[in-house]
Amino acid sequence: MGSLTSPKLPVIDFSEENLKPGTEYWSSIRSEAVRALEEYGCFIATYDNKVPLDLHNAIFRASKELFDLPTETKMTNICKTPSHGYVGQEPLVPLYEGLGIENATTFEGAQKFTNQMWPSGNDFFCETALLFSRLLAELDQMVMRMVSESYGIENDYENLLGATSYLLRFIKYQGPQMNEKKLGLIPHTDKSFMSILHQRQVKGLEIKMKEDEWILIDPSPSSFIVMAGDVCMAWTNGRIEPPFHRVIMQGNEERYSLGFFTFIRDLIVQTPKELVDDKHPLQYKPFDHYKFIDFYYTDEGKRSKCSIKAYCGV
Ligand SMILES: O=C(O)CCC(=O)C(=O)O
Ligand SMILES: [Fe+2]
Repeated sequence: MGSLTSPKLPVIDFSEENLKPGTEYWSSIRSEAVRALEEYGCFIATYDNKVPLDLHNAIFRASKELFDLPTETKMTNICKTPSHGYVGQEPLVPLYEGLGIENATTFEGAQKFTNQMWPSGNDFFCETALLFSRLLAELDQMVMRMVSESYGIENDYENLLGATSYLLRFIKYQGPQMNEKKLGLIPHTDKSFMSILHQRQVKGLEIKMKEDEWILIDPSPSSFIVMAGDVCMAWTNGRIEPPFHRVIMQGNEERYSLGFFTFIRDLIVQTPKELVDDKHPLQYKPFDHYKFIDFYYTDEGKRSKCSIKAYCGV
């Protein structure tokens, strides 16, 4: 297993109170973050001053309360977009179970989901999910502001930001109950614009490096994995590529994780003209993010090696 220990992903500190646009400190973190995204498609952000240990514990307590509900209740989490609502007992990934809160940074979004799961209410769940989502949205926006500044496409990003919707997914994997390793989630790149992953105690998440090496990401309450999705690759004209990642389960212990995803709604995603020139010809035609997700879940989309290229590659 030695090959799983190195290389390591960059760890970048987003927890400082004085991380403010326009400061020298901001510029130095910006170079680290953009370099990491260009090299690995992801990095580990420490963010424990915004999400302290109590909130880490609370969000996973909320997650356990959610998964402890009867399956029939969880199955009422239905979304128009494939895989944004309840997913469970899938033959391809039998250990995986997940639920999603759409518009998770709005009170309406958090409350609608909470009332569906707990008709008599669950203020603890609703407040925790909302607070957690809003803090992760801040982290996402800092990172994307850095990317857009570094490429000189701030105005373009402002437009996308206005059209961003946030999905918070609660994820649980059963232990395979044996020592043999079992796939918890198949290798994939995210169909999101950006993703932030968070895990608790039990290992399992692995990210593929350019050298085809899988590295295991240690869980830590202060660590958040910031990861580009397919749509970020199209937007940046291929400068930032989404990394393949997977979950491998072993033993009896169940694993809880969280995924916070951004999607662009009701706005055509288009590569900014600043990122297109003779050396960097346009790689992706303008497209609708949610139509791309629908395409991904068709037979053709599932079969293609790179679904975003198959969908809107030039
Ligand atoms: O459970 C994890 O750590 C990864 C989840 C993931 O990759 C996803 O939901 O897209
Ligand atoms: Fe993923």
